Amino acid sequence: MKYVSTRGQAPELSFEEAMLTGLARDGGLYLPAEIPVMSQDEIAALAGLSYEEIAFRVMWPYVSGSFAEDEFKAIIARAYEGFGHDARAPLKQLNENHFLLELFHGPTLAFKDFAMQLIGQLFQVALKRRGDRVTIVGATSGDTGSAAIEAFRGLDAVDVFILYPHGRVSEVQRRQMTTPAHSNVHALAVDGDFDDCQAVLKDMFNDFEFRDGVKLAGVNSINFARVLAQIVYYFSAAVSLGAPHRKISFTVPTGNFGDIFAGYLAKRMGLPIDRLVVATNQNDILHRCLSGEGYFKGDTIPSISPSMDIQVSSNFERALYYAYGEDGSAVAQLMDELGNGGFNVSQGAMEALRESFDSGRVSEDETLETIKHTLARNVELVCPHTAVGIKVAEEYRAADVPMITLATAHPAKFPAAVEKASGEHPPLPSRMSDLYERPERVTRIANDLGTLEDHIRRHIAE
Ligand SMILES: Cc1ncc(COP(=O)(O)O)c(C=O)c1O
Ligand SMILES: N[C@@H](CCOP(=O)(O)O)C(=O)O
Repeated sequence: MKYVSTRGQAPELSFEEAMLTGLARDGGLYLPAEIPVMSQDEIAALAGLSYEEIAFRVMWPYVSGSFAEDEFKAIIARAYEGFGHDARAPLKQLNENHFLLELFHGPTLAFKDFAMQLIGQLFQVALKRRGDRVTIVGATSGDTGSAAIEAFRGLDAVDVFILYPHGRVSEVQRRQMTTPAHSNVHALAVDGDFDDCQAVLKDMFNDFEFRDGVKLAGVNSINFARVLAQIVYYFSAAVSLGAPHRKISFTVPTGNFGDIFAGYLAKRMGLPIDRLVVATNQNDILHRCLSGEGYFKGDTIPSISPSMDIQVSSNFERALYYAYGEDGSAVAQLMDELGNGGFNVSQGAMEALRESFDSGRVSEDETLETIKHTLARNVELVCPHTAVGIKVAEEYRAADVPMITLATAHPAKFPAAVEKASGEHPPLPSRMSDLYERPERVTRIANDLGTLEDHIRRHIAE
């Protein structure tokens, strides 16, 4: 399998090269040159298999030229062995035909662990084989950073620098990033919002002297391997509810569009997904765009679902690539216009997007109400991001098609909002119960490319 850039001007790469490269050298994002398709029989045969077996069958066509079959199976086994639930991604029934897909049983209590634990293993194998080391720099609104640190802490072949917006992540998220004592982990509290962190990260990738000098690698959903790992749970969930013999819809709490884009790929691979519903908080650029108002940046407003406080949704570029008929130059032009504030989507591309995606926006009060009601219905405490998803899913739920809402994080990562809504304090799992006593280590830093690059150069393999 070869990988191509959404902007059409970067070299084609193998899976391993694309994984270690991160952002394409033309500023675009890598995608498989062709989306592999599974037959209805192959999908039906996933029923009853373990999560690991499903993961292998779904991902193998994407990685097969880069890893040996047994090697990849062993990588998958190591990635998910530390999860706190045998099913890895269990389904819980919310009401008659609405289900929650619990994606928070990994080590850092958010869906990011599904991809990051796998990438950690893939990087280790690939770097060992090459005798190489890399500098990972990641931007986070809270969950990607903690998952990346957990996956890469203590590894000799990797330094990991995580940029998070100062004061705009939950206390649990911050402590997950600032308390690991390993010398290869560097938490950087940047003055700005998540969009600033993501923009400066992309600037680092586009500064080739820096990029090549430090051997920059990325573990944001810039990296296609992140998206790939997230395709798996769409299959495992849909099959357990009767796919491919019936259609299933998904609602996805959305910020950077990586998770829902994985659902789009699952659909293109043959999974009978009816609707993919984008659920946003008050940072609603995607909802505005899918409602026909164009893709125009607004100011990022802090919310009680901080991981989705995003106005420039990196992976939307990948959806636009397909909506514009895989025309890299059209995508490159749109991204130039985004640099000046935004762009209108052509009628043909809007129709293509609407074939798969619906959307909804949820206010802060509605998020709190949904947390309260979900608990009152004896279901469970949900995190604010999941509540955003549940609220939108209820609008789109159809009588004849089961709806699955992705429960993207554990409520204990956002105790203040959850307690305000429900009156209940969500406890951290016992293995994390001393999180508040562990010493923190963090550098407060300006949102400035030169300052950040200088800091990273000075702190590599200290
Ligand atoms: C808990 C949680 N929910 C939802 C999202 C949104 O996911 P995505 O950025 O893939 O759209 C994030 C951030 O990625 C998150 O951390
Ligand atoms: N919500 C994310 C934002 C980064 O998204 P990514 O999927 O590109 O890593 C976070 O929690 O950091």
